[in-house]
Amino acid sequence: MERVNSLLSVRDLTLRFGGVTALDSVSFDVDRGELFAVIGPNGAGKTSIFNCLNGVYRPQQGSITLDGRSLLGRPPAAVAAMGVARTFQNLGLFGHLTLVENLMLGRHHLMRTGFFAGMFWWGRAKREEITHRAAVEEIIELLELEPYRKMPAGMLPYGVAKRAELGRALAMEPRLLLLDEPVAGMNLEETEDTARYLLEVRRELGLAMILVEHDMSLVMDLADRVLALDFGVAIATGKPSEIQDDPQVVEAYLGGAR
Ligand SMILES: Nc1ncnc2c1ncn2[C@@H]1O[C@H](COP(=O)(O)OP(=O)(O)OP(=O)(O)O)[C@@H](O)[C@H]1O
Repeated sequence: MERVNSLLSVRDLTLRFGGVTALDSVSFDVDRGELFAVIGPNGAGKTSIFNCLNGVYRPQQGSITLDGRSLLGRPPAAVAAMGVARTFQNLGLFGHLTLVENLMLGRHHLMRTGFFAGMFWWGRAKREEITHRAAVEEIIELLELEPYRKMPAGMLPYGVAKRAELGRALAMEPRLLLLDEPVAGMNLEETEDTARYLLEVRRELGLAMILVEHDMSLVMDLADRVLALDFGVAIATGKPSEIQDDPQVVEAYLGGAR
């Protein structure tokens, strides 16, 4: 059934690698401002969904639309320019650049004046730079990254670097943010901090987010709705409380543990 407030619509998505069906006719919607989680045991197809959404993989069948416009067949840079940003399990920051510079790079596709044009249109480039700096500073404030502004990203403590990575994705001003295991490798305190920042981002920016995460308590705390996958098949979609007690979901996880 079509959802009234749907931003992303995925229908019958099927992705195969040789004999392996990584995604088997998966359908779901993500609403505007919604925090949507994708869960499932190892190899269930979570990363494959992200890779289809951002143009890295080309599914054999199905459709993906963002606000009615198809994302299929577009290269990752074009999908990003349409407003889909992604954070990575392994950090995607440039280690030798400062945090501010990394965030400025996140805005690159929004900049109209290139380097050489900037030499001739100095005034315009300067004004543009000021606008972009202001946007980056707002993100730094939102994520409480002020103390680290000038630090090379490679020197940031792990939890802070993950937050900076979130900041880089936000700097793109996305309409949909894909979060790939945002608390992987974090201790309890860092995990709780991340949850707080994600809720803050949603509250302040009203951004739609898809979260792929193994930490089930985080998913249950944060997500509005959850999609559970098993062997590439969508076995359940619903509120966290509904998913938690779903017999197929319980079996998928216990089956994996056995
Ligand atoms: N590039 C690829 N080539 C071949 N098979 C792949 C490729 N990417 C994924 N697969 C297969 O597709 C299936 C789904 O993998 P995927 O990485 O999407 O699962 P996942 O749920 O993200 O797993 P994990 O939780 O371990 O990260 C697996 O069987 C995997 O081996």
